[in-house]
Amino acid sequence: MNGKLINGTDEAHHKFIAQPKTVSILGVAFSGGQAKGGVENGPQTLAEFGLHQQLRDLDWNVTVDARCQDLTHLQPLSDPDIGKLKKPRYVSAVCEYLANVVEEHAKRGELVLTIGGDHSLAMGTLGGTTRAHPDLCVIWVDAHADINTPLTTDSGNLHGCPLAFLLGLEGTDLPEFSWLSPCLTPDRLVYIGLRDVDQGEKRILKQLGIKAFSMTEVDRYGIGQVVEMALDHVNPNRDRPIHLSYDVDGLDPSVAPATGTPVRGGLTFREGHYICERLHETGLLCAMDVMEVNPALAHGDIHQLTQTVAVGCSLVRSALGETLL
Ligand SMILES: NC(=[NH2+])NCCC[C@H](N)C(=O)O
Ligand SMILES: [Mn+2]
Ligand SMILES: [Mn+2]
Repeated sequence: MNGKLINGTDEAHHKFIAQPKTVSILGVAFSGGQAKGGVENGPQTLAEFGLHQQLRDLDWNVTVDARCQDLTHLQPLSDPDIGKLKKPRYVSAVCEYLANVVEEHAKRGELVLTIGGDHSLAMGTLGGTTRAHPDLCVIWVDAHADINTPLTTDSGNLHGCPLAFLLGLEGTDLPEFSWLSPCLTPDRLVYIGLRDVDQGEKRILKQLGIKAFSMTEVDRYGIGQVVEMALDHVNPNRDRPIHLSYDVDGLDPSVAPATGTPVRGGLTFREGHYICERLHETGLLCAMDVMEVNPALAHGDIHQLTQTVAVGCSLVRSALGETLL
């Protein structure tokens, strides 16, 4: 199917990744898109668990870009709410910086792996990858739709809003976010795993005709068919680069407990990994985000912590070519 098997590594031909295949790892210690502390330590915890070496063991050339490790200097002295939005200038500044770093790596033909941090960072990752790959499509794995606009958000947390900004929806045209021009279209976005979508978000999804496979569809069709249908929708000719934005709360809390907004009834361990395995097989993956791992929310339970961190690492390995045989 995809060439020869070396040490269990399926050598897919990467269509948008230059040889030797290189992954740039950007750990972004940032929690400003939501209220719970600790999610800024996600990147370091995955690194300590051995993520970088695990990817070298899969025959990737690994570049670690430390520029986003500490972005606290970007926090403005004063950052009053804009409408309901919390920390808008800080989130914007961090994402603007991240977008430039991501763009640089993506334009070199590297697979850009961003470890969060909260999901507001997707404005930075997708802001950057879409500059390098203007026709890319997005597969968004999440319990949540993260498509609230400044007008529909209830919490005011920007990790619930990144897609509204990327799509340029009503109310996102704020001077504080002027660096981010709409770079995504509704037909190039598909969700898997949704189960906690706000009323206003449901209306947006309907209005824009955005394809979403909630847990109901995962139950009905099985994850295998869901991923094919998702690909058929956003990538019918299998010729578009794929950006996988993975919120670990897409997984069931029994699989990934250490996260800020867990919702029961999520993807199983295998369903979660299957998505990554299948996307690797396409040879089209050009970027991946692993977001919302919050070590502090393991509440000192070492099992909950290692479980969540280990699953974050194994999702990446699956997306980068680890196979079971
Ligand atoms: N990336 C996340 N975990 N997002 C959760 C968002 C929850 C809720 N919809 C909100 O807008 O606040
Ligand atoms: Mn979520
Ligand atoms: Mn999310």
